[in-house]
Amino acid sequence: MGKAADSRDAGARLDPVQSFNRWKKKHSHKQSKKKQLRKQLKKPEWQVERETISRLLQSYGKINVNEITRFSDFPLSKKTLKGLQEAQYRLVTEIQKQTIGLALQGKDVLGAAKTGSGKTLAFLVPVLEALYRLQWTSTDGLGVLIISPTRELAYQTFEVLRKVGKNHDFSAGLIIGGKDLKHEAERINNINILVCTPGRLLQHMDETICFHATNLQMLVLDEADRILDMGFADTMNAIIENLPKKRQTLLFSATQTKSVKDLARLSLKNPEYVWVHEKAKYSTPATLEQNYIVCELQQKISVLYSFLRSHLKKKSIVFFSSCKEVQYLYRVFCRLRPGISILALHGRQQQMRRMEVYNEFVRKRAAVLFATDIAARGLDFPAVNWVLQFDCPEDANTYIHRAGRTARYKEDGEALLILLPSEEKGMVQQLLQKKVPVKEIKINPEKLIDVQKKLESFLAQDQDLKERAQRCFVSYIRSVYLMKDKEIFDVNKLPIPEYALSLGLAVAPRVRFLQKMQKQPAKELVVSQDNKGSEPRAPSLTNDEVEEFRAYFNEKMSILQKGGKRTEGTEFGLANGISAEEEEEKEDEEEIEEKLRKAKGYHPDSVPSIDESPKNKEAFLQFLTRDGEEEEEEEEEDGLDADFFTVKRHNVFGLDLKENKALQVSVLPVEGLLLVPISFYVALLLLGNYGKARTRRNL
Ligand SMILES: Nc1ncnc2c1ncn2[C@@H]1O[C@H](COP(=O)(O)OP(=O)(O)OP(=O)(O)O)[C@@H](O)[C@H]1O
Repeated sequence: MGKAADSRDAGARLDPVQSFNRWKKKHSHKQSKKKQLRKQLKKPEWQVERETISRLLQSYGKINVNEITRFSDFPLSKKTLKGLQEAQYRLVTEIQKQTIGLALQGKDVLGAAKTGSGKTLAFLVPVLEALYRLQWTSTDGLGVLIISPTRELAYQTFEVLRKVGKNHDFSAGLIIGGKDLKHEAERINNINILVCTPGRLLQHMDETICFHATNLQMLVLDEADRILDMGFADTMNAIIENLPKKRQTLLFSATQTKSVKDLARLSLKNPEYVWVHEKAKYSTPATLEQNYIVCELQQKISVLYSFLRSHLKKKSIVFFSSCKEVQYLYRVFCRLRPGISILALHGRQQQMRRMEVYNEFVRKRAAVLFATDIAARGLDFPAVNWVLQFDCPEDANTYIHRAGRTARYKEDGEALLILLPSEEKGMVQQLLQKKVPVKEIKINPEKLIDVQKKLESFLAQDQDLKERAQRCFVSYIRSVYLMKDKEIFDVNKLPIPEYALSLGLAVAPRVRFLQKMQKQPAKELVVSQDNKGSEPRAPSLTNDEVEEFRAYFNEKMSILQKGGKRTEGTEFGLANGISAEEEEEKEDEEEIEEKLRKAKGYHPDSVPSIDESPKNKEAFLQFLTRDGEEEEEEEEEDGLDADFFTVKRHNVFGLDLKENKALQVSVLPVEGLLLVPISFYVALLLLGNYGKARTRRNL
């Protein structure tokens, strides 16, 4: 009995299941108590965020620029830092280092730095932080407005914003024009950060009843001077009038111009001026090698073709002065089959096409992009090796921006400027003053492939192409004619018939405004010979007259950009079976004629046609009797690229490679709306083409 009781006691004591269950009960009771206690102690998320924000705010005053090398050295939110890290942005660039702190402190900033130096993040980081600090939500409406001069730049900025801001909760939208204003209007009020072009924004301000910017905290003007140069001065004035006075404004550009200063006066309050490369020896990136060649207008197409043939594995951008040049030469070069894919980007393309081209060129490793100046500013195509300026830029600033599409953020790049003999002196002087180190190089005549005959045969078989060639011709001449700087651009010095021939045109098309100009010299010739015996010279427009034209065109552009209708008087061409482009051409010419008539009192009808003048006939005949061997198109090996470099750099063909001495010594100074709550969803609403908004220079 005693034995049995003992063994029962021991069994009860040692039953492992029972004791485990007992322990488990006790343990889970303890755990749930702990959990409850922790829950009670845990602060709500909003409170934690508030404390973080107040810590950040306290740190703003302690920012020491000299101690900053990484983004994480700035007092930034975890969400922004994570976004930057995920996009592989760790070290700051100079402009970021110098401006982000000031912007965080709430100051207005005017920032200028060389192309490709990282200005986009210099304003996007403060943008994200500004809304984060205020714990902005979609119900707060529009908090930040970022205005870019071109649709492509706006789109690109928006993409960077999406990338670095993806951990934040606010919504971002892209408005760059579209037919369906109503569709955009329904969504615009949910946008916290709006990236846009000025014309479309103003249209919403004018027409979208519920759109307002009363809560706006920050305005960013990217490539500010370009916004003004494109004729958006009135639009900008109107936009700024619609914005609250109490706001922070950031203004960025790669060049400091009068336009930037004007805009700064208009929109900034006691700004901090940050010009990081002010004391730099050169105003262009150190990794950018820059050369120019001088060649006759009629040689330029062959020079370009020869260049492309010897750079088949490179990524290049070629800048032209007008859409119609791009349109024609793009087609012609595709037919010439240089052995590299060619793309075209200009303002007359449908917005969808513009986007496609943009993305295609971003993706390609070797390709050539024919573009107008819509691609000159801000666009960040990766790994561009060459920038060619087929037509002389209107000024040194435009040169800097165009050339800046290569050699971006520590990469190497090369820029080649093609100048006419009449443009060389003035342009090189301007570049010198702007601290741009360009060297003259010569074309290797043995490498020049003459394509004129091929162009002639293309045009003989294709009426549409011929008409494009004619439009290209007129458009180029008009672009020279409208250039402000008459020291560089003199339409009278252009070899008109030779130029027409080089485009494949047997006869130079009639350029009415030119004919009218040419009538004047005849008059002046008599007067001047009688009076002074000085050299006869065709009159060029005075600066005031050119300004008058510009103002007139800007006004017109501004109406178009706001979605204004054409006046009845311009519609006649369509009724006569003239294509829209021809009609525009005619329209432009008529505007110029009208202005000329007013300015100079010309009588257009009595002027002889250019191609009838004896001088032109002679030139035409001379040109035809020249040896014009047509090069056979061969598939060349890529080694040609190196060959071209050798020619250029080592002067192995006994040609001049003279560095501009003066320069060396100089110390002179989608369509549509994209709505993105950054962290959650992407709704891409690509709409149709927004009107015929063009820039004054037919970009
Ligand atoms: N901190 C950084 N670290 C690494 N890459 C950077 C950094 N900042 C910018 N970049 C890269 O440098 C390139 C140029 O930047 P961005 O386009 O902002 O230059 P930008 O100064 O605005 O040029 P532009 O004057 O031509 O508009 C981009 O490819 C960008 O991703």
